[in-house]
Amino acid sequence: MLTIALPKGRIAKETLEKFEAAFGEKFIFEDRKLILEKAGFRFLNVRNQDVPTYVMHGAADLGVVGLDVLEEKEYDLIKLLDLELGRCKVAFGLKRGEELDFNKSKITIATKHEKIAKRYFEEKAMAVDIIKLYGSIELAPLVDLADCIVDIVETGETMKQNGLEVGPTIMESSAHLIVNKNSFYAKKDLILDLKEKIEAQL
Ligand SMILES: Nc1ncnc2c1ncn2[C@@H]1O[C@H](COP(=O)(O)OP(=O)(O)OP(=O)(O)O)[C@@H](O)[C@H]1O
Ligand SMILES: O=P(O)(O)OC[C@H]1O[C@H](OP(=O)(O)OP(=O)(O)O)[C@H](O)[C@@H]1O
Repeated sequence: MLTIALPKGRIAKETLEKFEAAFGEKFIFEDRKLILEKAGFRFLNVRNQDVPTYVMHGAADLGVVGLDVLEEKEYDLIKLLDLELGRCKVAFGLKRGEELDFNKSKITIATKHEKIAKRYFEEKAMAVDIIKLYGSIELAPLVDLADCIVDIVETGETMKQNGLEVGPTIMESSAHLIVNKNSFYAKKDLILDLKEKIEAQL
């Protein structure tokens, strides 16, 4: 049996479609149930940000999560396979017509991706104030909560509709299948078989 933590929403749905194609079974969470057990798999329905936590503690053998979230958590987990889903980038959002002013004494940045933003500026030896938000990040510069933002960009439409321009990219992200190290050694054959079957669906 393999336990797999899936992030609620679109990525979980698309991942389960790949499992259906790979194993010829229908995988659907019933109503409000958070566990789906079928055909040797136990899927857990968890919050996106919590996926690496379940895998790190061994409550799930595997998980599906965006690289951006994994970078934020800084856990020592195995990245088994790029599922090529949820492709996006983590980039700056700047007020239209403004540029990142690296000479300013201190920039204030609003973001959900606190550590990624912090590392970016540490590498440039720049002092920044980071304001952690949990959503609607694009709002922050519009009401002067921050000078700019660091956020997920897919089409760029959210920034555009909120008077922001997409600035420099910090990293590219897509959903990856991640594995707990102990599980990998204890269930290596099962996990490698799963990897091969899912890879065939990409
Ligand atoms: N517009 C998008 N296009 C593609 N991928 C995205 C997009 N928005 C988010 N993602 C990817 O999906 C992941 C989950 O995004 P989402 O915004 O649903 O998470 P969240 O609000 O942080 O989750 P939760 O509130 O459950 O913790 C992101 O970390 C990113 O990897
Ligand atoms: O470039 P786009 O195609 O417009 O997509 C990017 C938007 O998608 C995500 O938001 P989400 O819908 O998850 O909302 P939240 O971050 O406010 O929770 C992200 O935080 C951006 O706001």
